[in-house]
Amino acid sequence: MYAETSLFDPGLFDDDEPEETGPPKTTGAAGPAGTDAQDAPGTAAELSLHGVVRHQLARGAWIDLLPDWVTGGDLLDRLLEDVPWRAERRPMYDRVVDVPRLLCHYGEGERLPHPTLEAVRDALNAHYEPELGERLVTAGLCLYRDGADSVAWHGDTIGRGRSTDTAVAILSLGSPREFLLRPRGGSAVARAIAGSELPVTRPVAEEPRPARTAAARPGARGGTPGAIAGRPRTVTGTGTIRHTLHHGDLIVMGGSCQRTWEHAVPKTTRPVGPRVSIQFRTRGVS
Ligand SMILES: O=C(O)CCC(=O)C(=O)O
Ligand SMILES: [Fe+2]
Repeated sequence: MYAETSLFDPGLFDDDEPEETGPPKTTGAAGPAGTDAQDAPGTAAELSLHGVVRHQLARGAWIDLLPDWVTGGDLLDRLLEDVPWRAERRPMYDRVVDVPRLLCHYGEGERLPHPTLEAVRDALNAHYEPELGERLVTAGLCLYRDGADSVAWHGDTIGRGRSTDTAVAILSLGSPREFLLRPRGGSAVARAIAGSELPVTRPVAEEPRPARTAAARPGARGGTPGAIAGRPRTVTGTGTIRHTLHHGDLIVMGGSCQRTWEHAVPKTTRPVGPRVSIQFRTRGVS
């Protein structure tokens, strides 16, 4: 568990709204972080979700966390090479801006770009279908080329996600990036309810780490496992949860999370290599 005092380090709670702007870029030159010599899991049976930990949030939302779930093999390199990444532009106010990340979407029934991702989806369904009553069927892939790529505060509310509880499961590969969650209504609301309605009923703490060390996983992290520069893996305190997603980590947002909370991946000035996020969603949600 992290020390309570660390929750109130003001430096950790800037209202850094990730911006949906940024110059067009090509795939980052920095080498991918987080590959090692083990084989990538090939079947769902090899991907146990034993050890996933649920954290109840306010307003009927929850997140499940499982660090180091899918770490082996050359999955990240293959995705960087093989996925037909697309740049998108999107209207914002009176302008059309570049979406600051590259994207590729796989609809229901479409073959995913790597067999491990099919195994991941099947393992997620084996675990979550009984609870959700439906399957995760689509996969959205995002490539954050460097720290200037980001996703702004949002919920996945396009389609059914606006009115219905759903789950979005995200596998994070490559460089560590912060994943932020806050109650919908903005940081002022988040601050107002922090400590009363409670952003988390049980503080999300640093997850127990498996015995492997950073040294055993070249390039994966370095430094303290589960932390960036001594920072705890997850901090909360003013209503915004800041959770660092590392190579191979799983986060699942469930319950009302898409409707009552927002999430974001902010830009960072730290030098970071590419990160690929794979989001598995149920039918009719994006
Ligand atoms: O990068 C991530 O993990 C989050 C992406 C996301 O929230 C989205 O595409 O809806
Ligand atoms: Fe999202």
